[in-house]
Amino acid sequence: MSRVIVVGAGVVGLTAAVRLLEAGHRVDVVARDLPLETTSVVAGAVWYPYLAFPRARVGDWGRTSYAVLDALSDTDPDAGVRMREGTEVHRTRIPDPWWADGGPPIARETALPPGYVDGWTFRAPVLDMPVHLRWLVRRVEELGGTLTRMNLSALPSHADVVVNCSGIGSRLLAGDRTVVPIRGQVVVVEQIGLERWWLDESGEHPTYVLPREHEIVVGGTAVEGEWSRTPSPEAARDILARAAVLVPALRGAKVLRHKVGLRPLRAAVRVERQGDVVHCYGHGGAGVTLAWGCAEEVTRLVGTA
Ligand SMILES: Cc1cc2nc3c(=O)[nH]c(=O)nc-3n(C[C@H](O)[C@H](O)[C@H](O)COP(=O)(O)OP(=O)(O)OC[C@H]3O[C@@H](n4cnc5c(N)ncnc54)[C@H](O)[C@@H]3O)c2cc1C
Repeated sequence: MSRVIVVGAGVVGLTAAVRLLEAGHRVDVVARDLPLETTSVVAGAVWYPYLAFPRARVGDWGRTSYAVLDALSDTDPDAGVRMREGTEVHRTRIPDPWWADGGPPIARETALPPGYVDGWTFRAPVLDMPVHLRWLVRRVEELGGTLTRMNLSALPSHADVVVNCSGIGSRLLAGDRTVVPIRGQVVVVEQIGLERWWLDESGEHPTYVLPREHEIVVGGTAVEGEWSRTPSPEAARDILARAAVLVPALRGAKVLRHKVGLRPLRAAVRVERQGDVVHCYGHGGAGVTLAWGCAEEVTRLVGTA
């Protein structure tokens, strides 16, 4: 078994750490931002393969993650995962989504909000990310791993294998300028008795309403190349107006907070071994959707040490 250093404490790094520990490796996680300071904590977060490529691998990783999250929702109430039915809506008629083949069963929806003519309903894991990330940290520690804050200027060299899960930080740590930020803003509002999720990803910006137990995440925006993590009041107003078309009852819901994250987009998610480094970054808008599938692939790649 190897001594592994995982760089990055977002959903991708922590999930990889859990699987590596379960496989018997010694694992230390190091990260500049601790889990509740990462992009991952900003995610809505619904299982949905949005802005991640290529489709064949994303489809495989997504199916694996769906199965793990579905099981977790049954077996571990502390994991912050709940299976919820919801609807993706469209303003034009369109064929089944590419991920439907082998993915969760979808049903065409006829009860649509005004302005929409097509849509499909399916069950998906919805995660409360602060809860889920805290649960992942507990799993890492229970399994004997560690988590330490460390701001690196290069990947470490004192381990058998280094697993690079640094998201947008891979521009520096992997010298990879092809990973770019897609800025996303959300508004978190009070829970108003909503059980179903809604998603419209067909516009210039995605619009989504994702219920958690005690609050609702309302999104969103997608702006390529924008680095600012400061929430914009105009964007927040626009998000709430778009979301109220999907769920009119959101009008007047109390706003609890505003959040911004930088999705790490790459032409292809990089899960690849290069010498003693296994890279796992570039998950775009689907890191939560892909984390368990990628963690299993990372574990296979480390296992070949
Ligand atoms: C608004 C918004 C909504 C989203 N909604 C969803 C959704 O519904 N479903 C979904 O699947 N995905 C969603 N996403 C996408 C998802 O959040 C990302 O794909 C995911 O968080 C990427 O995870 P990560 O662990 O790779 O990166 P991050 O969470 O960014 O973690 C990277 C880690 O690397 C560390 N690091 C970076 N550089 C260094 C360095 N130099 N030294 C040490 N450590 C370093 C960081 O400190 C951090 O700990 C959303 C994203 C946003 C912004």
